Amino acid sequence: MKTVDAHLAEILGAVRPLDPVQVDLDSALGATLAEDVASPVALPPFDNSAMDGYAVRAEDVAGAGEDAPVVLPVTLDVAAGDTARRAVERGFVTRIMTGAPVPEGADAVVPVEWTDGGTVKVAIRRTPPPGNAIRRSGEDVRAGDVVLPAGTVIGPAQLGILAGVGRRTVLAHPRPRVVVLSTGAELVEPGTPLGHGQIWESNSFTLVAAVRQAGGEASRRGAVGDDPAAFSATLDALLGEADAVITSGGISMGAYEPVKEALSPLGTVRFEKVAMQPGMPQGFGLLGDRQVPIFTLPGNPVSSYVSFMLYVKPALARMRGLPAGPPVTITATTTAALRSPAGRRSFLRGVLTSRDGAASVTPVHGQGSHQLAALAGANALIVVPEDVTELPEGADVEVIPL
Ligand SMILES: Nc1nc2c(c(=O)[nH]1)N[C@H]1C(S)=C(S)[C@@H](COP(=O)(O)OP(=O)(O)OC[C@H]3O[C@@H](n4cnc5c(N)ncnc54)[C@H](O)[C@@H]3O)O[C@H]1N2
Ligand code: MOO
Repeated sequence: MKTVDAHLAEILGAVRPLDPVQVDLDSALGATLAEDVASPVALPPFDNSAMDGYAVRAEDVAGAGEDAPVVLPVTLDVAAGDTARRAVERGFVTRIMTGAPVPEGADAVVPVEWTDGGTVKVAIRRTPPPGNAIRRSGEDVRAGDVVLPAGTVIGPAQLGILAGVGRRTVLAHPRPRVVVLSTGAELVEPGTPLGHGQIWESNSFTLVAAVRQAGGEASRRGAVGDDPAAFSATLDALLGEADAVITSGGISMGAYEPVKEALSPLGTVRFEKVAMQPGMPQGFGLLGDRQVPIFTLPGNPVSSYVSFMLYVKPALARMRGLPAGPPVTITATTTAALRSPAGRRSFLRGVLTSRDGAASVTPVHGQGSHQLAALAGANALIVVPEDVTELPEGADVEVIPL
């Protein structure tokens, strides 16, 4: 049987980063920068006030105190957004608001709380240190500084600085558009009545959510039945708008395996058994002129989710232009004995807890690959290597946090 590592290596060898495109800031969340972004100007672009108060020449108010206020005439108001170039003459002050440019000549701002708030003349009751409450130009960024290097994933704060340096679009690897398609004649949409022999379709909801968490843009197609021709027609129709496709179900040894039947003849999608539990049946390949990766995951709900974490998530990282490899593990102590089939790497569902810096993991009850409720109660996968069939309570194990 193919190993887990070999299957992942094959997938990562076939999948490429999406070509960088100009992305508008409005849709750049989750994209990966493909350019170094430098600021064309200093930030802040001008010296400005950090507080509402009065711009002064510090020497004019030296010695001001509660018992000896300094009273000075107020010449004008400078509000945020004032684009005129202002100046403060010796012996005068200007009222100034937070974010407003500091007038020439002023070298400190006195917060309004230190004064009587006068608008014609003002009594100042504390001496500001030089530079008080002034945000200097270039304090955050100097003109020409790279604020975000290529390879940065754009999150909320990164969007902020991109806008803050005046960018409207950036060159970035876009979020991969992933279509999720379930197969199985027994599947009905949640929210509709269930007949005998039917179950509510759940994999597409899990997989769409997992794609979004992995930085992709997911769209969910309702389940197609067990007819390979219908499956092929659906796939053909969606290929143009997908950067990757995930299917679930229809790939094992049954009489009705639409995914396998439709894709095997193409010769570009390989169906194999991978030495893992759950998730033994796997398929992967490339479709059409655009070489769109397709991940045909097993239908059992736990198997499809585990397969996503092991293979699709790293592939999406690569498509996003990010470092890609096997899931990160941490070491934890198992609180119960574990069993695993010989020759297969097991990914048991467990609850990972950490106390005083020591991690422990407890396998959940219900380790069947159909036991979705047990999966929903877990927060980690316990990895048991291929050559291990039993582990005692207290053994150290590697764990993949979910
Ligand atoms: N003779 C053999 N039978 C099976 C083998 C095998 O090697 N030889 N492998 C088993 C393993 S392991 C798995 S996993 C499954 C995988 O089968 P498929 O990928 O073809 O999946 P289906 O048969 O379509 O479905 C399996 C199971 O999962 C339920 N399912 C499917 N899709 C969904 C969905 N979208 N939402 C909720 N539940 C879903 C489906 O009803 C089945 O119960 O094959 C074993 N058999
Ligand atoms: O190995 Mo299958 O993927 O669990 O039941």
